[in-house]
Amino acid sequence: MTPTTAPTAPTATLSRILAGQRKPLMVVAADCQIRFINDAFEHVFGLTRSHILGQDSCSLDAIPQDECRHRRFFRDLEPYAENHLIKLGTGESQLAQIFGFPMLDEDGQIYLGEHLKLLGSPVAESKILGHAAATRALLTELERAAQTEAPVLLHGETGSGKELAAEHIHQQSQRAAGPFIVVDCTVLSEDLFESELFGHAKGAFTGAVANKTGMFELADGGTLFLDEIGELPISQQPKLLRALETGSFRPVGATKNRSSRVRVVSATHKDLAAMVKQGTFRQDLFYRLAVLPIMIPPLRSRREDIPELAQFLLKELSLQGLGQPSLSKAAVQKLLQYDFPGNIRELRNIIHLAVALNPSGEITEASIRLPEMQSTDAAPEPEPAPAPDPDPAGLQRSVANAEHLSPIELAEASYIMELMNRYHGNRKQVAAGLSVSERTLYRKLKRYRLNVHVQSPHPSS
Ligand SMILES: Nc1ncnc2c1ncn2[C@@H]1O[C@H](COP(=O)(O)OP(=O)(O)OP(=O)(O)O)[C@@H](O)[C@H]1O
Repeated sequence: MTPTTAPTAPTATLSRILAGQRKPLMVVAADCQIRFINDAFEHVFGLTRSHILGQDSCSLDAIPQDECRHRRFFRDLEPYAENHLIKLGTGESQLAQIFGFPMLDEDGQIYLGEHLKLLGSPVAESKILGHAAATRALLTELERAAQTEAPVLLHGETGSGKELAAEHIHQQSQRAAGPFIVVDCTVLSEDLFESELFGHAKGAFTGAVANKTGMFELADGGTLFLDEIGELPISQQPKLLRALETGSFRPVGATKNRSSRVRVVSATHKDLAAMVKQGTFRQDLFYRLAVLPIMIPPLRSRREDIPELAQFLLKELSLQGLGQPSLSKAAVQKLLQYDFPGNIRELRNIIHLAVALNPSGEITEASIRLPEMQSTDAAPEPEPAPAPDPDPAGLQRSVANAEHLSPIELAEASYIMELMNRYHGNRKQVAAGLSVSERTLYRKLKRYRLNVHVQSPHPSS
């Protein structure tokens, strides 16, 4: 082990003592530059001395703080014990328990010593792609929200990335090592609400053959994501409010209350404030959920992201073994001119359809099928390929309520049918092909009333 030879590093004797320590250790000088790390630090964090010595120590934090703890330390000289997400050499981040303490070297120079212990598991880099101004502003808002424990209400159009944003808040928060539990309020009927959210005791009702832990409890120490909160029946809203206010709840049929320390993030595409005025959403619950409201911008207001997102989606498909598709310039231009009312999910569906129409080689403008193109004769015929059933009558037969669907919904329903045929109705594979959870697939099949038999998955799956 060779201690650093940087001019302002701790003296050689001190460095030798520190090098022998078995716990990961970092030494920071008063200018907040990293002056020393030991072997254990290199090994555990996957960061080499040549890479980080001399760097700003605050840059190791995955979530930039308003005032980095190192600067605060050199102001107050107070030891500390805190948890922070630290960037690893792999590009991932991981929660670390950090003890900071003052150190004095033989020359009377003050340093900050930090012992670090990794907690939980590594967190992947953000999956939120895009560099448009609106996307960057959104990321800043999400990261600010991640630094607090306040309830967040995400508002945005369908398919704009609300669930991804909720996951991002969780992953960047101090709760990253805890669970992220999704509650889909569209499937929580009045009957199901209490037992799904709060659990039930064995024998509480017919069919309650065993004790069941509710999602509120499953999310203990982590984040509870209430998706489509605007769909929650008003009769159930006081029960949710009570649990949020007190952190305690009683499983159906149980005799004792239980408690859970959850952080709540909810999402809706509806105007909840208007619902409060109409009396269909409780005002007290609204204020409890919307402490930090965040608007997810629609894709049309961050068009610069479209090429990057499209490339990412193509790469995903090639990783699934669907050839090495690429996009022609004209195809990208066509995407850039479209408004995407179904947002990123619609972009995904359009790209999937284009790849299905042209499984190998370059995707041309003609393979990019936009809803308005489908209703005109202007679009050139796509290349012959193993295409989905283009017969509208066939689709009408499969989709029970086709006449009530918008062109976008019809395109999505058509694509789901194509996947159903391709994977012989295997729900898991269809959901993977559509890049949605089985729960979301189930919701879509119900919404489009597709004539295929599916079992309801567990709402949190
Ligand atoms: N910025 C982004 N970068 C990469 N992928 C994204 C981004 N935003 C959304 N997606 C992808 O788009 C799809 C839709 O996102 P998501 O399910 O989070 O939207 P949503 O707003 O929750 O939808 P809904 O309103 O239907 O519940 C997902 O496959 C998601 O991974």
